[in-house]
Amino acid sequence: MISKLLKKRQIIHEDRGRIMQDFIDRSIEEIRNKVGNKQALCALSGGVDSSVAAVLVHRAIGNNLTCVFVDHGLLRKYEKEQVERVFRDEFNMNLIVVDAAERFLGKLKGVIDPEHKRKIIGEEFIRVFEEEQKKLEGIEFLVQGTIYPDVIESVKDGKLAVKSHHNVGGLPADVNFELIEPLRELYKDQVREVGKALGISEDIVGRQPFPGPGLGVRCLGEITKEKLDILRDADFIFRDEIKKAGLDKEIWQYFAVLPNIQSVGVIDGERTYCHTIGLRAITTKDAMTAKWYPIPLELLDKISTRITDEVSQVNRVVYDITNKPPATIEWE
Ligand SMILES: Nc1ncnc2c1ncn2[C@@H]1O[C@H](COP(=O)(O)OP(=O)(O)OP(=O)(O)O)[C@@H](O)[C@H]1O
Repeated sequence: MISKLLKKRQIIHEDRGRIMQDFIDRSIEEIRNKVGNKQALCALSGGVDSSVAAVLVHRAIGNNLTCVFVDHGLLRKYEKEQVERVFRDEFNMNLIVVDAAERFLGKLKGVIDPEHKRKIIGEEFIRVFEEEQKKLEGIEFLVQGTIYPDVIESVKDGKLAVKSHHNVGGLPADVNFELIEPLRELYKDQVREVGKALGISEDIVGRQPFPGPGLGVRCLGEITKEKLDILRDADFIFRDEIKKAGLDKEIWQYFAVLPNIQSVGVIDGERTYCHTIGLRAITTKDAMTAKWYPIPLELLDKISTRITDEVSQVNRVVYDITNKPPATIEWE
């Protein structure tokens, strides 16, 4: 009985594999027919959608695809290095990394309103992308990682309401570009399967959601390089321990925030006045509602101790035990 069941499962697995392979083969042919020998550009975030779209298009047109990754200074620790390693070194893709951290931080100086911050980050992203695009010649196509849930915003009066792909702030709606959106008909889990079939590592295809404005929405109050560095280090430790504990697949999203609170502490008998780090971990089905995840206390203790030991400017760690609603998943 069990072997029969296993066999059935195996067949389903093989079928899915075949369906994915068919999808990939068909997409490659369509993209080749559409693009021919012309040039395409892709804004590559290293997130699941744009990564899978980029690798698929690269399979089809090789070096006629150029990817642009913007380091806006609001990335997680080692994120840029990971993108370079995977896409430039492993997949041999044409990758332009734009180091725009100082530029973004300059624009964000003194800004504390969350909406204003988001707007600045979105607008600056468009500007940086447009500048890169102008440096390249003969680009006719823009690759976007639009997926099915991006396409259908709502079904109103029996009609599909289509929205343009949301992103950091909306890429320039440049009429000169023809769009290539090979993942338009897929749900996220199918995109992940296509990614795996294309040989993209679990680190990328299994990546948890990360907001377009990056750590900008997790660094409360004014964003400074010093605060971002503290947040990056604490966030790295948190993610490292969750992964080591084997909880990275069970928890939907987990990250650190820097709430811009300094408080009194004591280290080696000396009084300190340092930052607080907030930890957030949630499970959800659709991100519309979410439940805080009960991380085992011993693990929380280990994470807290590591953060206060290893990140010198932190003397206090708190755990966010709020559901959505009333809270949102992100703090800003
Ligand atoms: N740092 C970045 N560098 C280059 N492109 C980016 C960057 N951040 C976002 N983008 C572009 O904006 C798109 C939308 O970004 P958003 O953060 O909303 O994530 P998303 O819709 O989940 O897509 P993805 O899974 O590709 O990150 C990305 O697919 C990518 O094309």
